[in-house]
Amino acid sequence: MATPLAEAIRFVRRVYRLRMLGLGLGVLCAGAVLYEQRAGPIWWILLFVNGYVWPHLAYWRARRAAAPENAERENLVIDSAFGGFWIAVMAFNALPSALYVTMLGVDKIAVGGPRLWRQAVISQALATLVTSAALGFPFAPATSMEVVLACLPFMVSYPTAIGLAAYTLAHTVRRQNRLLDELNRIDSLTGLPNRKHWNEAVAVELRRHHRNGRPAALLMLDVDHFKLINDEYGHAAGDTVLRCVADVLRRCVRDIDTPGRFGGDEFGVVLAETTATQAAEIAERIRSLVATETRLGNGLPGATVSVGVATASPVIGDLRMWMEAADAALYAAKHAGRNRVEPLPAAAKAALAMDS
Ligand SMILES: Nc1nc2c(ncn2[C@@H]2O[C@H](COP(=O)(O)OP(=O)(O)OP(=O)(O)O)[C@@H](O)[C@H]2O)c(=O)[nH]1
Repeated sequence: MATPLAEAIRFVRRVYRLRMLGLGLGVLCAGAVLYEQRAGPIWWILLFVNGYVWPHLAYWRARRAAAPENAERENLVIDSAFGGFWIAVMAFNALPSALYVTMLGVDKIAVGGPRLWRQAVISQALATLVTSAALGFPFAPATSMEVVLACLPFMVSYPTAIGLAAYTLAHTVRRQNRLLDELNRIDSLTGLPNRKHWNEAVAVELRRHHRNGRPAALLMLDVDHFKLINDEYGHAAGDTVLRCVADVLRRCVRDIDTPGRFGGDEFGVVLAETTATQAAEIAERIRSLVATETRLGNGLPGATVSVGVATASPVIGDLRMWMEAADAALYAAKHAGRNRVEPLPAAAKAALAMDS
């Protein structure tokens, strides 16, 4: 994901392009009115500076700022003040004035929302008032056909550009939300689904079993004496072991199965379309592969896992019961000496049947 500074610079660049287009074409509107007013060179110089120099100055100012996005918002408010200035200079010529008010309002809403729009409207109104007062409140609202024609490129192109900018912003937000959603579902150390996401997969599988009676199994794994590994070889070595277990899980299961990191050194796998015998075989493959892959001399501390297996059945009414059953099987594996696979003990099975 892009850093906040990179995002801010992208925002500044987007506004820079929008400003060059808007002011570049806006010059035609004000220029046509100045031409009709037979305005002196000072007004033409001001118009040229505002239209063709200010966009680059604004970009430079925002790029150099410690907080580019804030500086760009200030630039946008300054844009509106300039617009207000020209509305007064044009003696409120109806069409270009209305265009300036509309376009300089809509672009603020598109890139900064109602708050930026309010600030922009205030700065524009103040600039109009002060300039008009300084010029003696000139008022000539009639718009000639020449001015209408000069306004057309601005009128047609700028709303399209604003629409595109708004779409790009919305698209970026959607993409970032998707990414955030993904990150919320993945365990950052192992890349496996995290507990919340994995629970959802287990619940889906259990519902499928209840619906159509298809077999399904749950494996619960725990790294043996993981605390000792951490203590003896360091946390980084512990992390490598966890990543290795995750890798083994990915290699040992099919696309329809879902491995996940349950938390700490605990992992789970939900196996679709899998009987108790098949689940025990898969669990054994995982157990044996973890021992081989992490054995001493492989650059790893040497780790083993204990695995509990619990198949779905009508007596397992919900997710919690299935997890507890797999956990009871895991406990049995730990109790029986670790580095082994155990099914749900008969006593626990009987207790489940009584509970249901
Ligand atoms: N390296 C590393 N250690 C972790 C992580 N998350 C949890 N742990 C450690 O994992 C250890 C889990 O230890 P315990 O739950 O006591 O279990 P154990 O030592 O594996 O003992 P048994 O399960 O009885 O074999 C704790 O010391 C945690 O600090 C992690 O992301 N990375």
